[in-house]
Amino acid sequence: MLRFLTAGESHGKALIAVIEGLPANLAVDINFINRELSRRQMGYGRGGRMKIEKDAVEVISGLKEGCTTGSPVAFLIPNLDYPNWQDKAVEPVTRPRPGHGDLAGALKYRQNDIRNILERASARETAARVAVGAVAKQLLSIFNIEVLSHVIAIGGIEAAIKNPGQEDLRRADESPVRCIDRFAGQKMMAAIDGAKREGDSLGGVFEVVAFNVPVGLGSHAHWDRKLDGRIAWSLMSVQGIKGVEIGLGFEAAARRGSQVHDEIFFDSESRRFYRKTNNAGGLEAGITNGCPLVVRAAMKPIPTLYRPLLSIDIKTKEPFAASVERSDVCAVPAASIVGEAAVAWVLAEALVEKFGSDTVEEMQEGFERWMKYLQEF
Ligand SMILES: Cc1cc2nc3c(=O)[nH]c(=O)nc-3n(C[C@H](O)[C@H](O)[C@H](O)COP(=O)(O)O)c2cc1C
Ligand SMILES: C=C(O[C@@H]1CC(C(=O)O)=C[C@@H](OP(=O)(O)O)[C@H]1O)C(=O)O
Repeated sequence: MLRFLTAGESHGKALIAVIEGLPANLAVDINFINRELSRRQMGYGRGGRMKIEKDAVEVISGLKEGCTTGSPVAFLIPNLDYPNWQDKAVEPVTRPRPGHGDLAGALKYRQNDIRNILERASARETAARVAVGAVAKQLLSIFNIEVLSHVIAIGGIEAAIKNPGQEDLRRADESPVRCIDRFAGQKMMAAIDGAKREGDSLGGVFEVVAFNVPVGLGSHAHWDRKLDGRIAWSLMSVQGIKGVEIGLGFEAAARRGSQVHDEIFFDSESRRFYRKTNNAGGLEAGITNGCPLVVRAAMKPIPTLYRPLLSIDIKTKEPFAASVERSDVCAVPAASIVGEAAVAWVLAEALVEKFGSDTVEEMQEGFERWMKYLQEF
């Protein structure tokens, strides 16, 4: 079983990730992890904090000469903003922001200082998740699986591209909003500028696609083994994500069955069972079907607004209109990198479940046997 935990507050010393259950003998490239961390920091619409941080992991345990040994792997990502807060006289926060975890968290954990909630609710934690996802991606790459993403909408402006290929998606990083439709990307940036000028914020939609996913990951047999549910959970747990759809998703609800289900064909040479369409997004009954996995996630607009929303001070019970020192205006491009990590993690879990978790070698043997069986079925 593969599992991970993160710890750390947004303005504390560091973020920590501990991954347990990785197969031994997996070569882990730290430069790759750090490149993934810097991809998460990029993206048009981010606020001042990203100019302060330069995320990079420090390996604490579990790697010997760059390879896993079967022991838990622990990483630390320092918060470079920490020294700026250390000697600061920090007043308790008593003014909850609508849309953030401030009020619900303070009530639930009986905290009079909202800072004790927001420090952990913050999406700063997603840096740790991206480091974990980068290790998962390296495990997936042994089996030639690649997880990519792009932004398909920001503030209601939609990209015109449907069903992009692997090469198209590899170019998403070239766009500041990670949109491969250049024209729409320009309009998205203008919309972010407009929202910023007006003290407002924007959300959007990103799509994650995993290529070369083998048939047979996940299971139809029980609710908590269904891969569609596990992917939705993983993505939905990312700060700000409010909707997840797989394949056609919500659009399928309005179509007839004949316009939705992917017909099955057979080619005795190489492809064996194959589909000409992928409306299911690579998943049927919670099991991967050999088509690319296509998942979209909708992110709400950032809750911290320069244009204040009405709220109530938890100490005085007086209404107030909040003022803000710093915030992102739009973090959909950054969230799409977190989304890649979320999907890569679930696929790595499913691979380990199917092909064993002691060593990479055993996984490879199991994988090859499986591919041979599929060729003969
Ligand atoms: C990469 C990323 C950056 C974010 N930046 C901010 C931010 O600067 N200010 C803010 O209020 N919320 C930001 N958020 C969103 C909040 O963390 C999130 O809305 C909050 O934790 C409440 O959780 P919920 O939206 O999932 O209900 C960000 C989210 C992500 C994924
Ligand atoms: C620090 C990150 O994102 C932060 C997520 C976040 C929030 O409330 O979620 C609020 C902002 O933090 P601060 O209050 O320090 O400006 C973002 O910068 C990060 O992504 O690394």
